[in-house]
Amino acid sequence: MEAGAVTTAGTTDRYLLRGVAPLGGERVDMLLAGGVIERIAPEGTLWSDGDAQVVDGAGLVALPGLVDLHTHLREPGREDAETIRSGTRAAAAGGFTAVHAMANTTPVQDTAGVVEQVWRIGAEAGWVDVRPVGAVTVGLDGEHLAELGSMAHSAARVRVFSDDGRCVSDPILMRRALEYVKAFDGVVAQHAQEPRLTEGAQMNEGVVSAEIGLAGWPAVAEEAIIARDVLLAEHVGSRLHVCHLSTAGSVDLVRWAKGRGIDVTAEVTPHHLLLTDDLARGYDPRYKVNPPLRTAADVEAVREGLADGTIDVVATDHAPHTREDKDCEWAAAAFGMTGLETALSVVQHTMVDTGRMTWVDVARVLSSTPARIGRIDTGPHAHGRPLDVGEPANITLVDPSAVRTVVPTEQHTASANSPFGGRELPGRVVATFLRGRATVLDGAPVDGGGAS
Ligand SMILES: NC(=O)N[C@@H](CC(=O)O)C(=O)O
Repeated sequence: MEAGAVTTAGTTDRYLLRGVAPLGGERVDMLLAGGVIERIAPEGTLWSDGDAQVVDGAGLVALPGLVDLHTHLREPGREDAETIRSGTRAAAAGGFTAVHAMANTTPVQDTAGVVEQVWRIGAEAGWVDVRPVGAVTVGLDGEHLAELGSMAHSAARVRVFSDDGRCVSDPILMRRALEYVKAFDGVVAQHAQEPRLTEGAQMNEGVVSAEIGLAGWPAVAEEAIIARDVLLAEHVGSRLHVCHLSTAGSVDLVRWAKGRGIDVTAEVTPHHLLLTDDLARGYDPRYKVNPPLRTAADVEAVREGLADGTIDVVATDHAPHTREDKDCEWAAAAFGMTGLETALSVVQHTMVDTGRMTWVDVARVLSSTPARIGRIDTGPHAHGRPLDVGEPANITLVDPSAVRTVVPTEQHTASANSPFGGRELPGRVVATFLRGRATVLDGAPVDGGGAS
């Protein structure tokens, strides 16, 4: 029988995970009941009295439920590309139990009303906990500070603020935002892109852009903003988060800032851990993304930065787009790639299977640290917590020995713009539990599993 198969029918709120390896450690039996981890005991010592569904966990790694700091769910406004329901179902399939929903929707998530709407629809869908990100500026206009406080104090309890897709390029506005969020322990997540240095840019500026004749986007456009922002964060004593860092120079800057004691965190995407700008040679817009794919030396630097803790988290930047927006010539195509259903596999492939990280490290960069940055690591719905008795049962079971070929049209996201289509990747999410309720079993979303 395949690992992860459910062998006994029982109620849907009690699960016995038999023989799972928490973070690759000693195999144990784990009983989930009442939304929490009720018992953990040596393998083979817990038995279902018939009222729990038994999951065969042989060969599976048990991780705390994954937390994404950077997801584009597109609702409201672009439900043709993704809805909160489809995007969160895809997230559960990818092993996530919480996602931070980016603010560049239509209307923009820049008021308490819009963030509460997104939060509420996410809760009704029930696949993962949706934590809305609030815009820094009104309508992402880069000029007027949005009502950060009212979003923070709304039912959505916003803690992460970002104009992602656009840079908060005005230094005085960035300073004000950094100062303002301190009042509610928030963080500004900056999309580091100096707009004047990237006008018309289509891909990384370098040898490949020169050869194929696409307008280049220099590394310095990212690095100049990061350098400025870490100094601003230091000056006002606030928390800064750097979105989708992509260059070797950016890693150096964050390393320097951390060495100085500046309160900065940074994320890297799965695609920047694996893909390079060489892929642009075919002019296939699947590989068009913001920030752009960089060079092999940059890929090496971000892997090293992730392994040594300079980069704190892996965040997907899941950016679904319709066929109309992607299946066209390069210059006309939208920037962005899907990523929720491949993130864990790409991290296993680039970091675990290469010996650079352990599963304990994976839990840190894909669960506990993103939960801490988003301030969702405490309270009854805590994410990213260790798998201990009494903790919320937010759990992802992974089969690291599985190998699969990515077929974008078979994924659960409503869009097919994965850059990994046709690639063989290791690892398979076998089951996901959100507060003890299975959202994914036997590798498939549980029908009705989203509805609470
Ligand atoms: N990452 C992307 O390439 N696209 C993002 C926004 C952005 O960061 O540009 C999107 O919303 O599509």
